[in-house]
Amino acid sequence: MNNTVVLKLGGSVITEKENAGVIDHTRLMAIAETIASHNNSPLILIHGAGSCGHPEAERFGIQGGVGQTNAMGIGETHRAVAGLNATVVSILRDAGLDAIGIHPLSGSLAENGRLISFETGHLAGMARLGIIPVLHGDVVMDRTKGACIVSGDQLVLRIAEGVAPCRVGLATDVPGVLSDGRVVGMISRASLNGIDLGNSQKTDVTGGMKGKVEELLTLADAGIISSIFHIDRLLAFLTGGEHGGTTIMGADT
Ligand SMILES: Nc1ncnc2c1ncn2[C@@H]1O[C@H](COP(=O)(O)OP(=O)(O)OP(=O)(O)O)[C@@H](O)[C@H]1O
Ligand SMILES: C=C(C)CCOP(=O)(O)O
Repeated sequence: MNNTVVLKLGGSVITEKENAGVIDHTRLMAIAETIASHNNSPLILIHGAGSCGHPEAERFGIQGGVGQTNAMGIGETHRAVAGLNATVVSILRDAGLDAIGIHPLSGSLAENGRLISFETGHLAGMARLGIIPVLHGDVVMDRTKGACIVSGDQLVLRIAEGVAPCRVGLATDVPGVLSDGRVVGMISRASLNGIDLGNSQKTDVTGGMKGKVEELLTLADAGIISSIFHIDRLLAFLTGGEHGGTTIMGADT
């Protein structure tokens, strides 16, 4: 383990998920300022697509597989989320952060919706130099499905497995995993029963909170703890304070 931090900004945080293509610039500027003022660790950022990708992925039926009839959807979906990434990177750079956008479509390969070829060495190298690689959920070529959607949550899993970070956090628009209206402080595979993990309230092709928890439980199986918290608690997460969210741990912890 090293002192690298892996942080995901949920698509519901940086876009208006109910308004296709609308980016929340004000919130992004506030996030950039918080990171610039308080982050002192090597940082790798991932963000979701929110309303800049999910509508396109749904419209072209990407998750059902890609062939000649919907191949156009690859470019249209990537264009939407790459445009969001360019805005995220620009706002981070305006805040004085050395952010560089990285597109999973360029150079990764999936099989049946799961990444099978995904390099992380260059990300760790950038982070060690004080550069912030900014990746995002993306459409990725797939050996069996033609192409698929790789969520930011799956990228968190693969990046954390590759760089062995000291801290992994996923900021979203809810305080954590909720059960009966209350935040569940800790989740492991043994404690999942009874928690209703559903999809997002808005257009979402990657499984909402259920998909998120599944990826993070796999990460916990590899011995890496992660947390889901509300974006308003970003400062607490960055400084190692109490973020009031949900910690996802391994079965034996
Ligand atoms: N048990 C639950 N606790 C909390 N949120 C839940 C739960 N079940 C379903 N949800 C929904 O999951 C949403 C968060 O998942 P979502 O995938 O939208 O997060 P995100 O990371 O911001 O988006 P993206 O994955 O597109 O980047 C919440 O806004 C809520 O509507
Ligand atoms: C829909 C696309 C293009 C990416 C989805 O990534 P997520 O928003 O992190 O689930």
